[in-house]
Amino acid sequence: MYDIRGLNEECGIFGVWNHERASELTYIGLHSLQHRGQEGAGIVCANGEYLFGARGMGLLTEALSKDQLVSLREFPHAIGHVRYATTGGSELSNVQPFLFKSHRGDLGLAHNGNLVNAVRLREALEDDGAIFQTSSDSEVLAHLLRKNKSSDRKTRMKSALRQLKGAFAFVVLDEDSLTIALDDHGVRPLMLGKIDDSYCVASETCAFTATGAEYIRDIEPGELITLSDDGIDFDRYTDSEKPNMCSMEYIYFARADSEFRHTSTYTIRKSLGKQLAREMDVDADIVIGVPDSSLAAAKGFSEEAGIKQEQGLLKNRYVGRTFISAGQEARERAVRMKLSPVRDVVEGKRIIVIDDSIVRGTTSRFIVKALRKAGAKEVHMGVSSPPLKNPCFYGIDVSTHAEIIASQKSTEEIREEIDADSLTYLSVDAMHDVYHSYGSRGQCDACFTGNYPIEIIDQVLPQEKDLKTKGV
Ligand SMILES: O=P(O)(O)OC[C@H]1O[C@H](OP(=O)(O)OP(=O)(O)O)[C@H](O)[C@@H]1O
Ligand SMILES: NC(=O)CC[C@H](N)C(=O)O
Ligand code: SF4
Ligand SMILES: [Mg+2]
Repeated sequence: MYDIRGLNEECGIFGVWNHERASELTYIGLHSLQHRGQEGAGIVCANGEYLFGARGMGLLTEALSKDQLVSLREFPHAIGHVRYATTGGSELSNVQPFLFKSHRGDLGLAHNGNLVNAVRLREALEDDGAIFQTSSDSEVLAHLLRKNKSSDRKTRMKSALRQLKGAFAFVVLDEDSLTIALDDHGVRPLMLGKIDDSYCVASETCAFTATGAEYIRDIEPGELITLSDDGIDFDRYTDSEKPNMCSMEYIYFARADSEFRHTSTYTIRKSLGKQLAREMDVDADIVIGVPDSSLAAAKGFSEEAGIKQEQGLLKNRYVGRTFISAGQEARERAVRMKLSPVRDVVEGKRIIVIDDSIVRGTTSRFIVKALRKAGAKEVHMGVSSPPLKNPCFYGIDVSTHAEIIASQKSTEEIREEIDADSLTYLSVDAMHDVYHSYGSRGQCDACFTGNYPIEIIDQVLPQEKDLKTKGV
């Protein structure tokens, strides 16, 4: 089964300490994070004596049965995960949270992100006697923790985290604590919340809204937070802090109602659309956003340009997941099934279409053609992000160079290929201006600029890497 999205997500994590409905809250939290990963899901719980978990392939509702949920009910502590694979194939053994048993105690672990030195670390650990159970990058943390001989949990955790390179938001559960860690670049979002008297953690604040939790604050790069019966402990695993939050979270990945530093993604996307309007000198009769993720940018564009926004494209909401074979022809068929123009809205009009990104160009190529066929006089494309040119090594599947149209072609060549009357991308500077205006302290923009903020030590694309076969 393939998801027909042009960009593929990452993962979502949730955790809660000491709540009588811990597993239920985790299930609800994960449900609202489903857009971050649809390949597998799981929950691991703890009760002060041991850990117990359930996981499965597919969407959350498919992955966990009612009986499994009932078996998790009595546990007061829980972590959960929804997965979109970056390193390691899409198979049950790689579905998280992982659960390890040892005479020193049980350990549960869930990760959002991608480690760029997992191959090296794994080889060294294996040479030292470790036997891995999965082909995922995330498992190395468990072995690093187990290998450390210190009797102090936090010392073990800090030392293990310092050896990891890349993007990671981790929740780690043992019998008597839940540890939350974010890498020193803070590439992936991680939020702290509170429900009743219990602390919780989630990839996005939409999980707090769904569970009824209060959103406290964004977790900072390099932070290490421990929840236990002693309360909450705020610390850092490193002094280094180089904020480089993923720009694509704002542009495309996060849910529109999720907040970053107490501003919704919707508002940020609207601002990106406004900035684009300032940089795009084209007159038109109507503005159309590509549903759903680009509607906010189209709204901002429309307000700034003073051109009314219309719903000129309709999305068939049941085509989110379809049985299709891979390949360009199948993708084109899928986009045709997914989007269609509203004829009497577009007929005879000069149109500006706003999309949040162009990856392979399949969506824009189809839209321009379909709008012209429905009678549009002119079709101008505006993209509320800079040209996407490079693959991501930090937890998002944006394909390889060969598949990304802007890494092969100039803007004029892309315009020609998608047959638009004009094509304008948002500039990198304007994008950063928007983020700074909402309190961002630094953003990763490597897929646009090629400036990778974290050295790619393994030098292999995550989606080509399966650590079972070394992948290199
Ligand atoms: O150039 P392409 O390869 O066609 O990819 C670009 C498209 O992919 C994304 O949408 P997607 O279809 O993933 O889903 P959405 O409905 O969530 O916007 C993005 O919003 C663009 O519309
Ligand atoms: N997308 C993610 O965050 C995936 C986490 C981890 N790298 C995996 O592949 O399972
Ligand atoms: S390379 Fe792009 S998708 Fe990857 S973390 Fe950086 S901004 Fe996000
Ligand atoms: Mg889209």
